[in-house]
Amino acid sequence: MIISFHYNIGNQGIFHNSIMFVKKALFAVPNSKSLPIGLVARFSSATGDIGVTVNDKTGVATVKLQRAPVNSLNTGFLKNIESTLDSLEKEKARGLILTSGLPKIFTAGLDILELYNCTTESLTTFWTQLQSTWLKLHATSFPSVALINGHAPGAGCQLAMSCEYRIMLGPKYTIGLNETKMGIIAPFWFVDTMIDTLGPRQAELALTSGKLFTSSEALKVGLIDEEVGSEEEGVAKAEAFLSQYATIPGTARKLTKLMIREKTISNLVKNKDKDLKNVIDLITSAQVQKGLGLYLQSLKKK
Ligand SMILES: CC/C=C\C/C=C\C/C=C\CC/C=C/CC(=O)SCCNC(=O)CCNC(=O)[C@H](O)C(C)(C)COP(=O)(O)OP(=O)(O)OC[C@H]1O[C@@H](n2cnc3c(N)ncnc32)[C@H](O)[C@@H]1OP(=O)(O)O
Repeated sequence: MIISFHYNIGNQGIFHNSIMFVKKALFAVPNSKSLPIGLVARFSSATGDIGVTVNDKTGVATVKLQRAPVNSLNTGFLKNIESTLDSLEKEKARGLILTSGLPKIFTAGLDILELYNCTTESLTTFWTQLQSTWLKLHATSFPSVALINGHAPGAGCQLAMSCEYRIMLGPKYTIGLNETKMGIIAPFWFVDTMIDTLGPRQAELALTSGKLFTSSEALKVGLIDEEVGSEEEGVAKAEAFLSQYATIPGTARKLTKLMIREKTISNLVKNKDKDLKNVIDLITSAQVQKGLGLYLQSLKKK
């Protein structure tokens, strides 16, 4: 039995409330003992750009990004992702499956409209939110899986790399940090994350060429952990990955993860202002603005 309802992500304690709601509903159903285990609660953000499903049996939350048309990451969307992660932390989620609710696209990366024709002020708000959302995702207490069911260029790849395990739907989609192809440079914390994932040799090759990997290429270099032929298979693999942690004490797991990620996290925490200054200097330059304009045009012309 599946119970669906909408809930406002902005509300405090959504996870607990959703479970309480489900439990109340369960008790209201006659012969509830015969209900299958693994009751599921669903809710979505106030703007509807994020859908969350919580499995009451495993405590695993599936977070679906669904900001049409391409899940591009603008300030509001990043803020909603961060609030969702905060709620899952607060309610002690046991795991996260991050995926897309849109066909063909995991996320198209940063919303280029936030970079093109921006002001220093708007870029500061946007970039500060991006740093903050990424820090939350990279350091979640609960284990995380990216189920990459579509293209994942730029910051889409960065979000996926910040999850602990990556499962990608093959064979049509691509993933990678493609900044150099656009004439821009990946920020140092994107670079750090890619080095952590691929090692320096493969990261250098990938970053300098702005390579977008097919799923089988990504598997070969270790950018993803598994390639699947269907979403159902992907969900089953993600659940299997997360289920291994059911018997591992949470604090030991979390501290180990943070120990391994500490260098990359603290590099950004200590250098947030420097990072922002780099971004403002680069993005507001006339040359980069011209390039971004042409890139946007090329996307629209397709
Ligand atoms: C000294 C200096 C030191 C250090 C440097 C420091 C800092 C560096 C500074 C900044 C770094 C900036 C980092 C950026 C990371 C990024 O994420 S950049 C974005 C990367 N993403 C892309 O390049 C993706 C582009 N999009 C696509 O390739 C395709 O759209 C995609 C494969 C995703 C989907 O294809 P398809 O299904 O065919 O859809 P369309 O192409 O038709 O797109 C539909 C509409 O969506 C619009 N759109 C697509 N992507 C974006 C986007 N990222 N942002 C905004 N809008 C996007 C597209 O234009 C279409 O719009 P339309 O419907 O025509 O109006």
